[in-house]
Formats: sequence, structure tokens, C-alpha cells
Amino acid sequence: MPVKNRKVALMGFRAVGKSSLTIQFVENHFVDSYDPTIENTFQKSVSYKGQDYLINVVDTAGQDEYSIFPRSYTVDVDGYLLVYSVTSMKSFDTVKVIRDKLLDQSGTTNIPLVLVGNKTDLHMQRVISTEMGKKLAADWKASFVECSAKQNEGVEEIFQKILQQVEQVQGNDPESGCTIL
Ligand SMILES: Nc1nc2c(ncn2[C@@H]2O[C@H](COP(=O)(O)OP(=O)(O)OP(=O)(O)O)[C@@H](O)[C@H]2O)c(=O)[nH]1
Repeated sequence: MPVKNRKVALMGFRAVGKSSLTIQFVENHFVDSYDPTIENTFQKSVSYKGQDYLINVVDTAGQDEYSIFPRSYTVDVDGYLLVYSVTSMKSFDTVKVIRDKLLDQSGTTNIPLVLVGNKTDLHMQRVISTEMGKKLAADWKASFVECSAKQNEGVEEIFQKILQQVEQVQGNDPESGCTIL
């Protein structure tokens, strides 16, 4: 089977760990320092349900509710990882605003999306419970993963889930019972 190319963008408030998750996934290490991102693209080959994929991972600049939303973020992107930090209410509110902007710009409600709660290792600083994350994802009919880029927990799962969402929305998921050839 030929390799499938999929483009996945990480979006969210500043310093929630988008770059750290990307680097942990692509290069298998954790960066402790904080260097704000403008935009970076990485590639990684993965296998999912027997199919080889080349994932283009777009690590975007941190956003807040007032950020201008570049049109390029909705062009060619197959799926989105909306990342918040479980230690930041502001970052949780920001993913909601970003999703609204994504829906607005793409003109569809059926966007492959995974809600990602990062920094679960910071137990004492946690302000967003697992239930809050689960509920928001359920409202959106999106997938939900909690993770720690630092401890490399849940990171692979995020990318498996987004591939699953992309395949489902594109009608290619074997479990959806319908295949486009
Ligand atoms: N404890 C802990 N710290 C983390 C985790 N992920 C990221 N960090 C730290 O959080 C800070 C910000 O991480 P980045 O990955 O640069 O965040 P970002 O979302 O890419 O930031 P912007 O580029 O500004 O949008 C850094 O100091 C990271 O080391 C995590 O899972 N646990």
C-alpha cells in the first residue's frame, strides 16, 4: 500500500507544550527550556492499522483569543490537535475560541480534531480536571487525550487518535464500515 501523507497542526495558547509534544513525538526527547515558536514543520513516519503514513506536523505559534488566525492554518491541514495545559484555565478557554475560528474559516462542523490536555505531571498545579476535558471533547464529538510531553505519556496516542479521526471523517476508517478506494 502506498504511504499516505497527512498534515496535522498543533494549536493552542502560549507555552502549553505544543513544541514539546512535537519534539517528543518526532525526536523522542523533552526540551525543558521555553523558546516561543513562530511556525515549524516536522515529519515522522508511522504505521497505523497496517497503513504507513508520513505525518507532517505543523507546530504553530501560540494563540490567544485576539490573535489573527492565519488562513494558511485551514489550507491543506487534515486534522488539528487543540492543546491546553491542565494547569491553565486561560489555555482551556483558548482552545474553545480556536475551535470556533476553525469552524468559521473551514465552513464545516466535521473537522478531525483531538483535544489534548498536556502537563499532567504537574499534579499540584492542575486546575482542569480530566472530567472537564472529557466533557468538552464529548460536546465537540472529538477525541480526548491527557498527556505529559515531559514524561512521554500519551504522546503517541495523540497522533494515533488524530489519524483515526482523519480516516473517519474522510470515510476511510475500516471500523466505520465504509471504505473509499
Ligand atoms: N512539567 C511539564 N512541562 C512542560 C510539559 N510540556 C511542556 N512543558 C514546558 O512548558 C514550557 C513551554 O513549552 P513549549 O513546548 O515551548 O510550549 P508551546 O506551546 O510550544 O509555546 P509557544 O511556542 O509559545 O506557543 C517549556 O518550558 C516546556 O519545558 C509537560 O508535559 N510537563
